[in-house]
Amino acid sequence: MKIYHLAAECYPIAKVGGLADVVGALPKYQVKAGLQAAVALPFYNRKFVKENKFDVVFKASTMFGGNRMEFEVWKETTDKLGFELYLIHIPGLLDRKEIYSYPDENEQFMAYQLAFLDWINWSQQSPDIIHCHDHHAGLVPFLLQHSAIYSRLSNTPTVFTIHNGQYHGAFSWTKIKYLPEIDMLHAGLLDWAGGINPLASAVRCCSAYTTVSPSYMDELSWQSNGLEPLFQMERHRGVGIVNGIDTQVWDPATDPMIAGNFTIKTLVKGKQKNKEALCKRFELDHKLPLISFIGRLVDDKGADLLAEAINRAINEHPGKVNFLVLGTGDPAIEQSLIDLAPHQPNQYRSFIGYNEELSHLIYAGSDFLLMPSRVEPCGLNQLYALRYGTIPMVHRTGGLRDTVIDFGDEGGYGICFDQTSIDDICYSVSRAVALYQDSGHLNLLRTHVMELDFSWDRSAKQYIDLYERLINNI
Ligand SMILES: Nc1ncnc2c1ncn2[C@@H]1O[C@H](COP(=O)(O)OP(=O)(O)O[C@H]2O[C@H](CO)[C@@H](O)[C@H](O)[C@H]2O)[C@@H](O)[C@H]1O
Repeated sequence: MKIYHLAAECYPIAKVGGLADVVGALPKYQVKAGLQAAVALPFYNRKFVKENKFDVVFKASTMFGGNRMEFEVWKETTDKLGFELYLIHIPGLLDRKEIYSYPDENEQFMAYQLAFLDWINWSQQSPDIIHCHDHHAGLVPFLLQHSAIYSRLSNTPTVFTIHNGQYHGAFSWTKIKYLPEIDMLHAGLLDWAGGINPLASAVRCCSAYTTVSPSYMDELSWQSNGLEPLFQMERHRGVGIVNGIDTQVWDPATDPMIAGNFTIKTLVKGKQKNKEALCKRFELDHKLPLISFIGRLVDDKGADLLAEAINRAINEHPGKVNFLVLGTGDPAIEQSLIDLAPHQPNQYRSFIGYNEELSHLIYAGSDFLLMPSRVEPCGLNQLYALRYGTIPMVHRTGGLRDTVIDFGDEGGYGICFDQTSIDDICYSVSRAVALYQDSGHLNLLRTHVMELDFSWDRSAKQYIDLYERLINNI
């Protein structure tokens, strides 16, 4: 079975957040399961591309907005990723460093999708499934069905996975000129609220859509940035599949980015070693419980509450708990976290920026990982935390609800709360501080969480079952 995954991010080539982790891992596990899974990514002028070898496997030009657009498809030659990687290189549009935030972002992702489809079409390939991730690849299902130039491929089943339903990639109808000729009778399938909405179009036109957890599938019907009626209508066609994690990249026993490797058997000593290294780096007292936050500093992650909640929690527990924040995002939130430092000079540190290596050390060296997200389609941080024996403290929402059970409940192992509020965060901090005093209980929970299996094996199988149902039309 031949699958193409289309997405804006893929680890380790280009990562901003969790989308990259999924697109860099799922195909690897699909290949392990016997599928021919490949990723076709926009070209980014980044470290991975500079340091690895590529062959140009296809070269052509196509019309784009009234001009001729040259493009190339580059294939990575060493197969070191565990799946085939193709990059869509378009001089002037897809040859830059950053992944997002250019003013012509809509044109960039439209060009990416068109060049991909032209390549597949003109090179006479017939993939069994085209799997599109998020709105950056959301026009593909529509184009396959309603643009005559792709009629050869119109029966190809498409899967659309929603990693974040808050972002739709919508743009004005004036940009229709960038798309090839389409069947205008069906143009309404592109529209939502008077604009072209790639996310809405994908949900309507794909063969099946998925979310990255079952709870998030339900939540989209009442919380999807204006698409609620669409999700209520299309709910029966959706499937929620919880993300897995790449247990090769995220393995405390072999991880080269942490201060000391450890297994379940050596977890007490191993975590201590990482905690000491982490606390030394940030000049924090390693004897106190360490609660960390890692993530994009945006309201959806509850990051706007962090500074105030941390300030209050430290005032409630003077000399009893430390906090560490790693993140980048909204400048106002970044500033609030920088401004907190002089008020809490002993028990709080932050690192404003993106640092993959540091994130691994934080998962390994922290006692608790705080995730007060308002919206969390799946969440990977809590799964990485569990793998490294760190207790997650999570708001019961989306995938956090599906993957973390409160330690007060049967079989539980995390700290859960019901609202993204300062009160709930501070109450959870009090529970964490109390749990830390009971080292016997804490170590039992740490052992339990390290035994949990959130690897991709199970979830990759669910995707394969879905592909098979679509291919066999059942
Ligand atoms: N400053 C920083 N430095 C280093 N590493 C950092 C970092 N900020 C974030 N990261 C890393 O980025 C990833 C974040 O993944 P998440 O799944 O939590 O969130 P994201 O919202 O990006 O993804 C969306 O897609 C994923 C995948 O489907 C869903 O799990 C999620 O709920 C959804 O919002 C983790 O690997 C984390 O360690």
